[in-house]
Amino acid sequence: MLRRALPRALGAVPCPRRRCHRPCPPRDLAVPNAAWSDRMRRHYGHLLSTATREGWTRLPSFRRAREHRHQVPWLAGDSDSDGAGDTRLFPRAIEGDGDGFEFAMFLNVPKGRLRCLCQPGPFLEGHPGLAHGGAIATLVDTSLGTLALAVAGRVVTANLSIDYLAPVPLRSVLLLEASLQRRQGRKLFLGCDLRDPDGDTLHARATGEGHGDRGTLGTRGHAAHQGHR
Ligand SMILES: CCCCCCCCCCCCCC(=O)SCCNC(=O)CCNC(=O)[C@H](O)C(C)(C)COP(=O)(O)OP(=O)(O)OC[C@H]1O[C@@H](n2cnc3c(N)ncnc32)[C@H](O)[C@@H]1OP(=O)(O)O
Repeated sequence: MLRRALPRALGAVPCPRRRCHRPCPPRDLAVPNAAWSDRMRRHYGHLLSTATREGWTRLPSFRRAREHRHQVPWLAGDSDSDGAGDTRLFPRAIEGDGDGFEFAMFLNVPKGRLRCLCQPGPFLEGHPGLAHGGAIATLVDTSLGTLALAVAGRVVTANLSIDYLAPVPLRSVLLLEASLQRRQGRKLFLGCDLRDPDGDTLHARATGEGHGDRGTLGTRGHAAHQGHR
């Protein structure tokens, strides 16, 4: 029993292969896989190669919130509360590579900015061949939410407003650029643009408001861990 409980406590999950009972380390989903287009790989390579020099950090991304707790503890929250329940982060719930949200985030806490490179897959369809507006909202909320958690700790979305400016074709490549605009007490005001990174098309522009728990805003996020406030 300890053989199964200990690896789970360390963040490992049961091996998905049938008849294999050894736990696997969680898979980082924010790295290229066979479903990433050449454009997605090119932009990822560029963001990665300039990241360190320009003060950005690539965020590893796992399928379950609790799997973040070793590498990105401020994203795991109090996820122990779901015990061994079989949960999925919503944007990682579609399992086939390339079918749902393929994305990689880069974070710059001192500048209060986050970039999310994304390739929306065929299971996110709304109108034929186009991404569903709810899928775009998920991408926006996840990006603004991640930035808010990084700068301020435990925060929930209080408000989200999106202008959908141009349809997003499935399997296209998008770059979301988010920034923290201001803080007012427990409230964070954030904004983002969602663009074609190779062209002029602005697909969406959004603003969001996050509210911190009373007494915890600014005390639990990545920024607090690193001494940026
Ligand atoms: C690479 C890795 C990827 C991994 C991804 C990880 C995913 C991580 C990201 C996941 C991201 C997912 C993120 C998610 O999906 S979070 C899930 C969706 N959000 C929620 O469930 C939030 C539910 N709502 C609440 O909990 C409360 O209502 C909140 C906390 C919002 C307010 O309750 P609170 O107790 O704070 O409010 P108050 O009543 O004392 O009022 C205080 C002030 O606030 C003003 N106010 C109140 N409501 C609103 C409103 N709606 N818009 C604008 N303003 C509002 C109010 O007028 C007052 O203003 P003032 O009079 O002071 O001026």
